Amino acid sequence: MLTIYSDAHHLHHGCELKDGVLMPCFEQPGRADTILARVRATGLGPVAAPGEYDSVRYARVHSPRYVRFLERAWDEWTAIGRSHDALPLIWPVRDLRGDIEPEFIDGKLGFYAMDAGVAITAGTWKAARASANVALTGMDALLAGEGSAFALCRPPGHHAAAEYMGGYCYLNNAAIAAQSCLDGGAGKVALLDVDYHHGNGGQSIFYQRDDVMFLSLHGDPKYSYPYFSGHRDETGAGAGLGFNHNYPLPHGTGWPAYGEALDHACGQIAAYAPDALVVSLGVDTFKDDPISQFRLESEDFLRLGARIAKLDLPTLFVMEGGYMVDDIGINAVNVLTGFQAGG
Ligand SMILES: NCCCNCCCCCS
Ligand SMILES: [Zn+2]
Repeated sequence: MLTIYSDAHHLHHGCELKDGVLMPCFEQPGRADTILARVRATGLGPVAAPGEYDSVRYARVHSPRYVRFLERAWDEWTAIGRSHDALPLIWPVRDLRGDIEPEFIDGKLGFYAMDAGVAITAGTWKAARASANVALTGMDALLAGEGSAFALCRPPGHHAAAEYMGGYCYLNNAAIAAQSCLDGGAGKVALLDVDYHHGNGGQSIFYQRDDVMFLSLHGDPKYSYPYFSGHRDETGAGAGLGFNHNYPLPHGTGWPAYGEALDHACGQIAAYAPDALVVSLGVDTFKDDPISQFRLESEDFLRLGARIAKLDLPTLFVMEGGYMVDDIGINAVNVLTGFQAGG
């Protein structure tokens, strides 16, 4: 299997406000380095650098003003004499105005964010767009006839929606790739999110559309981040009604129960009969993940990949979360190995 990877991810490692404490972000460079090392150690396949893409490609799923914000935020932050990481500190919640874009950077940071898990640093824009380019290059490989590819994205993207960043995510790499597949001639694409956390960004972007079916298995938002999306009754709207499927699962969920939910989701995808499948591959469902509460074992990730292979679709795996760095390489590559064996 072809892997797409960019060293540019090293340009980004900010802080985060976690559980009330400012600390180095859990979403750290060692994650991608460990996965790359495992890709190489297992001989998964060739590793290629991403191509260059115009930022208009990101604006196929994000608003132009949001993309402009990401591009300029660091300069606007440092222009007023700041040199530390930029973090949002106020958000337009409840009856506060969310219809007028503030002109000052402190207001913009909250206007374009859902939480304080998204620091903007000197290298964030370069890293985020390289990550989106990794996903676009992987999708181009599928469009050129590859049966599958692995977009080793960092930073991740599945919490980023059309106009907001959050949960370590800036550009929604998987959504950008799904849209690119449609722009490349596909009629329908399925986006399956297996990260522990609900893919609120992908859901939001495609919620009113029937040309992308969004499905997510995740920790129940009643007691898992992102808390405010991912319930079972979110089934789409307008033309998208019936094309959004959430599988909230309880803390402690292990393979048998997880596998059943995955089977059901794969049944929905088979019935939808898309031209391609994009998988938001988070492995924070691992039993030892420091910020998540499922109980998958490393061997279960082989089963996960094999089940997805049975769909027999051109498949792009897009790296999302996973924070037990020691095991992230084994767990992520197990999905890909299982996929190759199961196909
Ligand atoms: N106390 C939980 C803090 C969660 N912070 C954001 C998690 C983002 C996961 C992205 S896959
Ligand atoms: Zn996650």
